[in-house]
Parts: sequence; C-alpha cells; structure tokens
Amino acid sequence: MENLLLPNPKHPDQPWRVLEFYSGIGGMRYSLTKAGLNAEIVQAFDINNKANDVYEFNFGHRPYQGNIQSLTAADLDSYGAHAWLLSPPCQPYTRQGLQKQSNDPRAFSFLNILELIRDISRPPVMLFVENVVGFETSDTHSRMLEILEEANFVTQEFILTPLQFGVPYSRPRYFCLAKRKPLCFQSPLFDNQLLHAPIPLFGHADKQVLCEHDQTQESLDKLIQSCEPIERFLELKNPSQQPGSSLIDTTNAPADDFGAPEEDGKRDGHDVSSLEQYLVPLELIERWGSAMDIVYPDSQRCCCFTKSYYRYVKGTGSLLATIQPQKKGKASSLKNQGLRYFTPREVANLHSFPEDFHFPQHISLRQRFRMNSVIEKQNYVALLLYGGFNSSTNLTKTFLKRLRRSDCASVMEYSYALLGNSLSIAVVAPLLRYLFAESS
Ligand SMILES: C[S@@+](CC[C@H](N)C(=O)[O-])C[C@H]1O[C@@H](n2cnc3c(N)ncnc32)[C@H](O)[C@@H]1O
Repeated sequence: MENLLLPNPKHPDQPWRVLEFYSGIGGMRYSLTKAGLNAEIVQAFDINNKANDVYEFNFGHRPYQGNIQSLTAADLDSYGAHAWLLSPPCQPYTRQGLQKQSNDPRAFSFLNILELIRDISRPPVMLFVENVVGFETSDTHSRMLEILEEANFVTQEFILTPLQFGVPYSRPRYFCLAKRKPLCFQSPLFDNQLLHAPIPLFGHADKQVLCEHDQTQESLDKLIQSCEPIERFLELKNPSQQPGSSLIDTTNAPADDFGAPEEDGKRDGHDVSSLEQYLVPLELIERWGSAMDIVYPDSQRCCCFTKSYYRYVKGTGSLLATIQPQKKGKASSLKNQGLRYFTPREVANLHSFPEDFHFPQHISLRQRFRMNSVIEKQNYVALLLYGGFNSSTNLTKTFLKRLRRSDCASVMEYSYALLGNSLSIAVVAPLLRYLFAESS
C-alpha cells in the first residue's frame, strides 16, 4: 500500500478526510451525513458567493471562494484528503446546450483538477463525480477514465434517478465512483461498467438481477408505482395553507435599515409566504399550456426542476394542479385547475434535503437594494431628492413595499436556481455508502 493515503491504522476511529469541489449549497455534504459515514469535509470550494452564503448559513463554514482552476498540486496536497467529491458544471454536456464538452471553458477546471492527480504526492484513494446524462459520452468522460486508469483507479459508473429510491422525482444523473487499488468495491463484478440500476448498492452482486432492471416503459411504470405520492413532499397540502415560510430563515433577519414600519406584523416585511406568487398567471397558461408538465398531489412522478424554474415555464419542471378536475391533464381546461409552482421548500424536499436546511434571509435591505435594478436606484434617488426618506411618507412606504416585493422574488429565483443545480441526496447518499464501504 505504498503511497496510499488511508486513515491512520493506529487510530481507526479517525474520520475520512474529504474535499468537496463545486460545493454549491452542500448537497454532497448532506449526502455524506445521510450516508452515516465517519467522514469530515476538510474543505469545500465554490466560486459563487450566493451558494457560499447558503452553505455557510447551514454548515457554519464558508467554502473557499475562488476558481478551482487556480488550485495547484501543492494546495491539494496540503489537505491530505482521502476522498474527493466533485459535481462540476453540467452545461458543457447538456442536450439543450452547445455540447462543446471539453472545449467549453466551464469544463476546464474539472479537467485541470483531474490532471493534478498525477502531480500530487498523496493522491486521494476515492473519487465521486456527479454530472448530467450526456457526460458519459463526452470527451471529458473519456479523458477522466484515462487519467483514473493511469493513476491506478478502478471505476464503477451509474445512471440513476430518485424514482429508483421511492422519491416521485425524475432526475436521472450520471455518477462515477472510483477507488484506488488495492482498494476495491464490495461488488467487483461491476468494475468498469455503467449500470442503470442501483443493484450493488443493496448488496446484490448478481448480473441476473441487473437484467431484471431493464429500461423498458413497463419497468419505468413499475418504478413509478412504487414511489410515494407527491403530496408527501408538499408544504401546503391545500390551497388555503401558506407556503414559503419554512425554507427561508427569518430568525436572524436584520431590522429594516430604514426603520420603516413592518407590514402585517411580519419580520423584515417579507411576504415570502404569499400564495399568490406561486400561482401560474393565466397568460402563461394560455401561451405555454400545451408545453406544461402538470402533476397532481396523488401523482407519483414529477419532472426535473432546472435552475430556470419559475423564470421560465417550458421544460424547467412540473406545475402542480391544486384543483383536481374530473379528467386529469389537458383533457380538462388548465385554467380551472389552480396551477401553481412548487415552492422552493417543496423542490428541496424532492431533492431530499433535510428539514433543517434553510436559505438565509440575512441580506440587509440596504445590501439588497444594491443588487436591485438601475430603475430602482433612480427611484431611490428621486425619493431622496423629492420625497425625503421619511419612513412615514406614503411615497416611502410604496417604494419600500415594491422593493421588498421584487427582492422577495429575487430570493425565490436564486433559491430555485441553486436548488436546480444541486443533487438528489436520496441517490447520492447510498452511492457514497457503497463507495466508502469495505475501505473503512
Ligand atoms: C452543478 S453545481 C454543483 C452543486 C452542488 N453539488 C450542490 O449540491 O449545490 C456546480 C457548482 O460549481 C460552481 N463552479 C463552477 N465552476 C467553478 C469553478 N471554476 N471554480 C469554482 N466553482 C465553480 C458553481 O458555482 C456551482 O455552484
């Protein structure tokens, strides 16, 4: 086992040291916890400051904020990490994108970090990579396998969806698990294979069982029938309940910078719980109805939520009908089905994020104002010049109300965007358990 980085045999209780690249809002970290492994994230890396705000808010640790491409072999060596978890940008490989693969600048940092494996004195012994379906046929994938083979890794690859884990959510994703020899997988039978079923994760090592999990429509229907109904993932079970408040944490929200009176007795005046903002406007139904994916509380499947959910309708995720018509789907008028967006909390639930996961509501009104549009800035200046910034004037009240409303929308948009980039913990946790098994 020369040059193989393993926990100190004299201290078998020592946790695995893990690096989390492209950490986003921490889906990998939650999966590691859910997997029940004795492992600690020694560093996380992400370039997006909003994602890092969310990560820090939930884990009390701010990821290294910078470009992963600028990391050196010496930087990586300094962490002495046993495992690397990587969920690099998927845009170079998506079907809707230009599919520039390794020539897309967004792929550079991933290739760079893989190439560094050759140069570091203590390379990791385990690797976990997540990406979109389409990655497995890319040139980046071929290069990844070449590098891993040269570095003495054995791999097992999967394309799995939460539907295979009882979650009514279709989000197929590609996963590569790699272990450095002499470490080996619990089921070596599947070495160097791409599996479409989670067979080895449940202790089956039988190729016959694998054949039973084919990819026919019949198998898919069976899978869907075994999923829980969407209802279980909803935060409001009937239209009179108020969504939104449970995901956005308001406990530490700062007082209004301008000392304006709070609306409806709500802290920070935020109206995140208004049902109205989740309803699909009629004009969108008229224009895009035929392209909408409609689901019902008793449905056992919904479509993948992308980072553009709520901003765009077509192909970005399912819409929920809150009024069940006699005939489901487009056989009945969509306008009468009370269509609404899933709330960010509900999207998080479908991604199997834990209940204690929250988006921070900590950006002060002044900071938020800085992020708002030029027109709002002009309004603000006009207000100062002509209205005076007295919180009791009607002009000020109207302005603050508008600012809060637009800000609230932007909090929602970034919540959907970050969740849409994230992963399914129900899928990743058992994969991580399988990766770390027998090595611990
Ligand atoms: C597919 S998302 C990963 C999401 C993450 N697994 C989660 O649970 O939220 C890719 C992430 O990589 C980050 N990213 C993309 N290119 C980067 C780079 N060159 N350096 C650092 N972070 C990068 C993005 O900001 C984004 O958060």
